[in-house]
Amino acid sequence: MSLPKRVVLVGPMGAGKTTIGRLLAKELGYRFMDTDRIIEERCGANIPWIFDVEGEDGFRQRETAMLEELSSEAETVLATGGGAVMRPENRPLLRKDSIIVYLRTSIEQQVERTRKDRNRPLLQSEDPEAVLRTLFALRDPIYTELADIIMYTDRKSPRLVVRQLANRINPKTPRHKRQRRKEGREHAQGASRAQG
Ligand SMILES: Nc1ncnc2c1ncn2[C@@H]1O[C@H](COP(=O)(O)OP(=O)(O)O)[C@@H](O)[C@H]1O
Ligand SMILES: O=C(O)C1=C[C@@H](OP(=O)(O)O)[C@@H](O)[C@H](O)C1
Ligand SMILES: [Mg+2]
Repeated sequence: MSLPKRVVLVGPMGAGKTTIGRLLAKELGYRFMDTDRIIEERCGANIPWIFDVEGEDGFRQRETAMLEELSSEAETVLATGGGAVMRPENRPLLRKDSIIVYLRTSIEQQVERTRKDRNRPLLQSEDPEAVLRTLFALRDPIYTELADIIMYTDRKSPRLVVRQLANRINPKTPRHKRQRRKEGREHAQGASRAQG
């Protein structure tokens, strides 16, 4: 079995999409992209600012445009934001040439992992746990429906999640061969950068 063109990570806030995505890209020798980070770079402002000034609708428009742009990027691991699955028009953009991984995580872990971070406007409420519960009820069926792989992340270190994922995505390739292929890709990327 060969590697998919893209690996797309979906799941709720605090599932670890950004963290796992970065590590998984390294493991596969793919580029890592995160829709939220690219939106922030393009906009020159952080997500709370975008929500404040443009509203959630403005953010969702930027998110759809980003998913469209990134849907043709080969050899990438794409971390999405937790709400990226909600617009029906986003779903074919997520599915295009990809394996979709749902990082499934309990509400308790989501609460714990997002507790100190002020960068998620939807959770700046009196009761973030209640928000996470409501969002989970709405979104979990959609994550599940879209997913090719469902990976539980509770009480697993990011390294363990990545190792298990790499095995599920490419089970027939032993680790030393993945490593060789990854080095080959890095070499090719270095050569193409050097050429200009
Ligand atoms: N498997 C894990 N075990 C422990 N902590 C994790 C795990 N995955 C992510 N985290 C931590 O949880 C927080 C949120 O992770 P993040 O990758 O930003 O999630 P997401 O992008 O899905 O919202 C970060 O501080 C990260 O270090
Ligand atoms: O669940 C959501 O609607 C959101 C999740 C965030 O990304 P993470 O899931 O990476 O935290 C970010 O896109 C924005 O704050 C909205
Ligand atoms: Mg993230």
